[in-house]
Amino acid sequence: MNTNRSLASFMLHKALACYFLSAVFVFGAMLVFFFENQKDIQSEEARMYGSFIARKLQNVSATSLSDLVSHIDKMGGAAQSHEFNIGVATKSTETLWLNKPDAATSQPLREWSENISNVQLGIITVTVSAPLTPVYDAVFSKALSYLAILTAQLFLLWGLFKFLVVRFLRRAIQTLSRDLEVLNLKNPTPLAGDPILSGFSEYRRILVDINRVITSLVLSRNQVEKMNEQLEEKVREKTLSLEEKNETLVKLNQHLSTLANTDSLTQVYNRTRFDLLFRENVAVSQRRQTTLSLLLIDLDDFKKVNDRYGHQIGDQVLKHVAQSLTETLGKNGILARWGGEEFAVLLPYFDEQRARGMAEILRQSIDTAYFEDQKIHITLSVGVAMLLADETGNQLLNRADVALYEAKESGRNRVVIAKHALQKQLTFEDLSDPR
Ligand SMILES: Nc1nc2c(ncn2[C@@H]2O[C@H](COP(=O)(O)OP(=O)(O)OP(=O)(O)O)[C@@H](O)[C@H]2O)c(=O)[nH]1
Repeated sequence: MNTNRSLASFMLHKALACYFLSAVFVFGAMLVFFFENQKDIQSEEARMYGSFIARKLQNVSATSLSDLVSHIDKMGGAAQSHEFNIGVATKSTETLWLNKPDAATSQPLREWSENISNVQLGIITVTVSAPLTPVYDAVFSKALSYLAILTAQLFLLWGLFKFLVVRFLRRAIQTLSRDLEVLNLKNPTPLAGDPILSGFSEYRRILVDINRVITSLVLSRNQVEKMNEQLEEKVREKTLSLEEKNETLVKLNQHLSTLANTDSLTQVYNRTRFDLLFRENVAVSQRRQTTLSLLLIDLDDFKKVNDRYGHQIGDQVLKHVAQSLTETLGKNGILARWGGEEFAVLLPYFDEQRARGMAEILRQSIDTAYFEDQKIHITLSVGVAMLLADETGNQLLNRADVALYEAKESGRNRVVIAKHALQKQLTFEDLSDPR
């Protein structure tokens, strides 16, 4: 079905077709009635004409048919408008029909009169038949005038229907569709429709139905919106609680990571973390061929501190020393508690000389400090070693440790640079045990 068809013009065509069919039926019936009427009139005329001829001929005294014919001729054109038969009964009672209704066998009156000239006339009978041709002509002209009337009516109806009904319908539909177009479901107002058409019950009913649908749409929309809001609220709550949990988890993770990597007493990196950083830095230094130095630091005569002030004070001194070393070192290197009263410092991009300088600064910073209410003074011994070409991390550690040992041996509170070659190679595991 063509969806672009206009409802109004569809109805117009239907209405015109209905009118055409009914008009054809009515006009047909009128034509039949007219035809019958005309036939009756013609028959009556013929009958009257027949009796007129018969009356005239009764008064004529004719001795032969030719004589009769001459009388008929004298009657003039009256005989021309109707077909008529004249029956003449002779004295022998035989009836001769001068003009028969059957066209195939009828003979003109004159020819008969020539042939039967000696016939004695008796009773004369006249029958006149009405020809249908004029009736047909009348009916045809009537039909033509009906057709003209019908055509004119159709055009008139078409114009009127278009002007009144089609315009009306279009207006009804356009008003509705315009109202629906601007309809805002967030803030709906009932459709008012066309003010004139609203007076009709069908139109009002459609409006009521549409408004009912709109109301239920708005209700559903509000419900969906409410559900959406509730859902969003729940999602927000869940997200918040997840974010809180996530934050707690992150903090816990950070705490765990700090615990795993930090020495609990001094809050500097522990041995585990240092081992990892040490291996990474050695690998980077070897790959990029950059300098890397290591300091091994041991507190001098720490046992005496413990013995004199107690283990707890010893702990506090260890904390202060670690804090002081961290501040002095800044971002130049990585400080870790190596174990017991020993610390290690990793110095990326530091060559031997710079490492020695840093070791000296660290040593002096402790040497010039006094801890625990200025009562405790402590010193450091430092072994310095720089990573050599083709040297492993373990070999670097060995050399630094030997240098530290030498610093101790040579009187403590000093910095000793490691020799570049060692006679005895210690393993990494040897150095792992706290001394
Ligand atoms: N308070 C405290 N003392 C510790 C800790 N770890 C190791 N020590 C002590 O550090 C001391 C180390 O003693 P030693 O190995 O003899 O070394 P030292 O006394 O420092 O002598 P040198 O290293 O030769 O100068 C021991 O008394 C250990 O108990 C600790 O965490 N806290």
